Amino acid sequence: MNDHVILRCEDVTVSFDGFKAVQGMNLELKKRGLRFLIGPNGAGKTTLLDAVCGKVKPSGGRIVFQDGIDLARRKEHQIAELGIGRKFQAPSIFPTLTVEENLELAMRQKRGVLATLRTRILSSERKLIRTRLEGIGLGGKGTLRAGGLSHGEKQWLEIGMMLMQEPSLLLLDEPAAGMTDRETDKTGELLQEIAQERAVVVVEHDMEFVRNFASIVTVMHEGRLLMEGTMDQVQADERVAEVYLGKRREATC
Ligand SMILES: Nc1ncnc2c1ncn2[C@@H]1O[C@H](COP(=O)(O)OP(=O)(O)OP(=O)(O)O)[C@@H](O)[C@H]1O
Repeated sequence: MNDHVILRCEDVTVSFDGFKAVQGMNLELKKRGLRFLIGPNGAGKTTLLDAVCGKVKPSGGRIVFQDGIDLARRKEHQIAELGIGRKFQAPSIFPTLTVEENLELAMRQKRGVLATLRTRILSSERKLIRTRLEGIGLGGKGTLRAGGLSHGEKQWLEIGMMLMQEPSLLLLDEPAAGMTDRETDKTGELLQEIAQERAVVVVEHDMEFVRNFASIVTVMHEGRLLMEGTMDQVQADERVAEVYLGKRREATC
């Protein structure tokens, strides 16, 4: 595989009792960068991410990660250990712990049993947590109970927790859903920043969000790749207007 490529889905098919939710999908991701995955409801976006992270098994095709690892042969926890993080729409944080403690826990998962048994946190680890807190816009909120954060802040905390495990590929489902406009913008900026060092894939329905933060957009329709390009190219494409934007317009009329 090309040195700059981290993931390649080759002709991937996922079936549910004979129904092909994803059929012959192709996707290539570079080691760094933010990719938005869009398409009408039922296009197969979530199923594709599920196949990459091992939640569902493809019935056909290959999902090649890094230097030739076929993810279709790996179990979900093994895929996570390889450095693929998946974030679902609802934040899964520990609400009764502080923001810092949440990050600490996430860090220890990475460090293994020995670190988990150690009660004292090293100053280097403390520094890492502080840096991460600043990075996710929660500097100054480290000692607050995570359950008391706003919806947007909880999402950022979860992203921060995933980053503590230093993934090389992050998969996110509608990370800005339910956020205020300001939180949405901050989320876009955060994703752009973290995508400078790793590959990030975002399944998204909010077209304004995509327009503001996407460089390359992949459009799926009926389980297949419809097109790939900049948001301008995607919006100017007649097939996309027909299957996706057209449907949206009808839906909002
Ligand atoms: N576990 C499952 N069993 C059966 N059918 C499923 C399952 N999961 C998804 N599907 C079907 O597969 C198709 C693709 O679903 P998927 O959730 O991947 O689409 P999507 O593009 O993410 O849609 P949305 O934007 O609405 O979330 C849909 O028709 C869905 O009903």
